[in-house]
Amino acid sequence: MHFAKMHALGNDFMVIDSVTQKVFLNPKTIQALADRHRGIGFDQLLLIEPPYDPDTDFHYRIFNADGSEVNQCGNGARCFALYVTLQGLTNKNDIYVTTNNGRMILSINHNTVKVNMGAPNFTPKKVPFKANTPEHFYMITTAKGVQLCGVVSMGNPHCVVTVDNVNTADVTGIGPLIENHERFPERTNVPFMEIVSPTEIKVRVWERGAGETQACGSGCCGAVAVGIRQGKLKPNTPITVHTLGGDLEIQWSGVEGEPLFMTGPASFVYTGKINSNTIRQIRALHLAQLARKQELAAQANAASAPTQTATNAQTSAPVQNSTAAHNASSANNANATLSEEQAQAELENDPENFTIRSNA
Ligand SMILES: N[C@@H](CCC[C@H](N)C(=O)O)C(=O)O
Repeated sequence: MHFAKMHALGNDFMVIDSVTQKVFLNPKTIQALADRHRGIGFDQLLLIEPPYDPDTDFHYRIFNADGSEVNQCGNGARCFALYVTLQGLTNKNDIYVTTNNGRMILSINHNTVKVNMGAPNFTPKKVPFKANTPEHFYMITTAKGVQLCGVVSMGNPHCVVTVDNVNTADVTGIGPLIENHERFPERTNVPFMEIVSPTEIKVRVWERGAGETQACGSGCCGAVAVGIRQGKLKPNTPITVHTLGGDLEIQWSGVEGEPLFMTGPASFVYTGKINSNTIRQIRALHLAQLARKQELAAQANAASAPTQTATNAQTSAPVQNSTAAHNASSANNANATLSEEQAQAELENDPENFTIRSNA
């Protein structure tokens, strides 16, 4: 399987063209490939498919590092535009694409891409977010206190928390608590925004399914949309957004229903080829490592809660052990090299595979 490694402000991607080659993927394979120690390592995987709509040039799908499929990715959109241009798949400056979120127009100028991200949507049901009416501010109660935030969909959910200082914000502590909060039935991304001036902000994002990333395009768009709606940022003016990985320029009129525009760079890192045997091995070793981690966590729990040891020993421990044993044995099996055809057939026949549209 041929792929490219790309990034946009350090938010990194594995990009796979399934128009010209057969690809077999499922959530576990994606998680394994995303592993930064045993796999290729990335925040998101972009899968290019033939157009679903005859008026567009391409369709692409987006998967988080945890294997979940999502509908929107701002930095991914810019990398996608650069990829299809550099690979000679299009020579258009305005590229029409669809994702699971609908249509987008990507305008490329050298390594800079302007993306029409569509209209921010503040309707709770569309996010989805549990609230009766759309409000400018919501209070979300977490184990780390009550957070004052704004909630918006940019095609994907964002819960924007305004902080005094992004450098000291507890992104990795509060982020996962809000990501998995019961008011977000499909989980959420959590941008932390520091207002520098009405035209400048700093943003760090805890991403759903990927953890804190160097930058999150849709998260920065969500922050600007919420900042304008809450009266903290200026509408109809380019807003400079500083992320850990660099700067974006984002502009929105502030009028509901009108699109928001994001402009920023995209970078190509390398192209690679990975064969089916290697994918099998990466997957098996990743699963074995996961089981090992679960076992260690169970042991640590048992040690810190002596009164529960007997119950754990009778119930969860045998299950953990059998999972670990199963994964360890698949790790060993994966070390036995198959012919490429056999390895490919094994990947191809995994019942958890997604359906992928391809011309290959
Ligand atoms: N990094 C992306 C967003 C990727 C998807 C997100 N984690 C989600 O689950 O919605 C961006 O640049 O927008």
